[in-house]
Amino acid sequence: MSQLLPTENAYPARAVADAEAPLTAGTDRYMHAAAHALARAAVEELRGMRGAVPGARVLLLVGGGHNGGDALLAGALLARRGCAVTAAPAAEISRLHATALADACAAGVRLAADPMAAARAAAGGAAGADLVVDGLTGIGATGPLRPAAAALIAPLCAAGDPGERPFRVLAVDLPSGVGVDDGTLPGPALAADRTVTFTCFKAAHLAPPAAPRCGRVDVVDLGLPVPDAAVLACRPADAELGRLLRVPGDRDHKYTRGVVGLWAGSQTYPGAAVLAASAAVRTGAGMVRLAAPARVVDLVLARRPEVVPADGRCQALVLGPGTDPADAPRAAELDAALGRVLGEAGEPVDAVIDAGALPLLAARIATGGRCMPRQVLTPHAGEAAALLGALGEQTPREAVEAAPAAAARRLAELTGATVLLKTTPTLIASPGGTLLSVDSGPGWLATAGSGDVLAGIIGALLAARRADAENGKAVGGEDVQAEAPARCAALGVRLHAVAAARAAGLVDASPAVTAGAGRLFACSGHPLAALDLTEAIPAAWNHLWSIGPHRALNSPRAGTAPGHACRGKNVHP
Ligand SMILES: NC(=O)C1=CN([C@@H]2O[C@H](COP(=O)(O)OP(=O)(O)OC[C@H]3O[C@@H](n4cnc5c(N)ncnc54)[C@H](O)[C@@H]3O)[C@@H](O)[C@H]2O)[C@@H](O)CC1
Ligand SMILES: [K+]
Repeated sequence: MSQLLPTENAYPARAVADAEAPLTAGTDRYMHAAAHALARAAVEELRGMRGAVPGARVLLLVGGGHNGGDALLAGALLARRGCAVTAAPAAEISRLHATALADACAAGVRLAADPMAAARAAAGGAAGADLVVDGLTGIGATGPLRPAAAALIAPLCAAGDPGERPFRVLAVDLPSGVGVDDGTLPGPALAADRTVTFTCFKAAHLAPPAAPRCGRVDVVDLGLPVPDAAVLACRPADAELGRLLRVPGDRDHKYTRGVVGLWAGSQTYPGAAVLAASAAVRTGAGMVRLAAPARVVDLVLARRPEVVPADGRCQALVLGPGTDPADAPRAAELDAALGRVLGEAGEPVDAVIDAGALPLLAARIATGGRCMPRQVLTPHAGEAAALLGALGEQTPREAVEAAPAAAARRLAELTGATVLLKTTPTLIASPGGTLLSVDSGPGWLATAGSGDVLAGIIGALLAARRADAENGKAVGGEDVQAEAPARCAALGVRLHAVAAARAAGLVDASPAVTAGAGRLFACSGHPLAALDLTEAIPAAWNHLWSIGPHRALNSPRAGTAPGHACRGKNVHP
């Protein structure tokens, strides 16, 4: 029987096909199981959008492989439930999966004589489709969609993005036309509201720009083996990331919880330091130190009196939020701090290297400096392009946006650092490590200052990790430790994302609210300010900490977020 799998790893399409071939050869059993899972998802979507399933209009986009076979068999199941199902083939009828086609026709699926007309009609308003099932290509695809398939999706793409168009799209395995193993978009692809995939993720589900075009992704177990192959990307589960959070015990003090040294803010961007400092405090740092111009220090202290504006022992530094490259004396100080981070005069230091510190880092790498994985770079696509260019690999911003997984991996190789590339979802690459894909939260996060908050969060997590290592509390062997900064960065992204969902009012809202005439609309949330995010971090902390069931066993105070005043209650940093 089919079930949802817990696997979070993406494997290469070839490896998936090779692993399943011995079982799928000569039988349609697994295609039928796939079709059942698809039909279940289709029914949920139809119920969600129109209430009833009988009478719904469904268009199947059908390619010549097994992906098309899945779509035809799912269409047969929907036709038997009273849907009006039309199949629009992108290949000669003789090349469609024969038994699936026979089953579909027997169930009452209508084969469109003019597939283009069927696609245009489906896209067009009142008499259009309620649901489109995209079964053009799956893991057997190579290159951009061929002309016949591309032409079929053109009118449907023109109807708008998910949420804007009058129909929903259910992708079989993945949206046809995406780069299966790298998440690129070599040509047009029809963005899905939901994707039902089989056995495991493929890279396209995790890497942008394809990943956000998959919509909700269900990974369904058909009883086929997960490949024994190198992992292309991984989406760490929140419960797993939450294990990295630690509740302070009776013997903890500020240095065992981690001290963050913040180099942030300038006359031009003073508020960045307030945001990063507030975020580090709220994430549970034992202490936050600040090195900044006097005006910035005053602003921060007015908001966060616990911040210490003096140099001293730190377990992690955050360099660059809101610093001003035009302020030469300050840039020179920041550069000296960067030298300290890279280990020029002693042990290298854990650090977040953000915004204004990134160009300084490029100059240091170009002259022989090298980072370690314990240093986390946090570029957006433009900063990543500039970094790559400064390191001798001219890469326009558009090229980074078109292939961000490759850009993140390359930057990690060139710098030696962990690289957090701000995409949707966020990608985190570390030298020799698995590429992580992390849900980066609602679009409301696209607001000034949210990156400063993220830098502060990750700085506090790195400092806590270093403090734990100093105190012999690091979990796992060398291999785990090598990828630990990447996991810290991933946890930081999730804290940021969950805090954003709360600050935007998305958490306690049901996924959909009823509005007029029985039609359902998604809950949209509302605007947030970056400072709201910092206030929502404790609740996000508590959420991520408490979803791991192991907590009840491991924690000195089960059910309690970091705090000290109020034992036995849920208290937050
Ligand atoms: N083999 C099986 O029993 C199972 C297969 N499964 C399904 O089968 C799919 C893989 O099936 P296949 O290996 O037949 O491959 P696909 O169906 O993914 O693709 C192959 C077909 O697409 C055409 N094609 C390739 N590249 C194209 C392009 N760029 N533009 C347009 N057409 C293109 C090929 O000519 C061929 O007709 C999976 O994605 C999954 O949906 C599932 O049903 C599970 C069981
Ligand atoms: K597909």
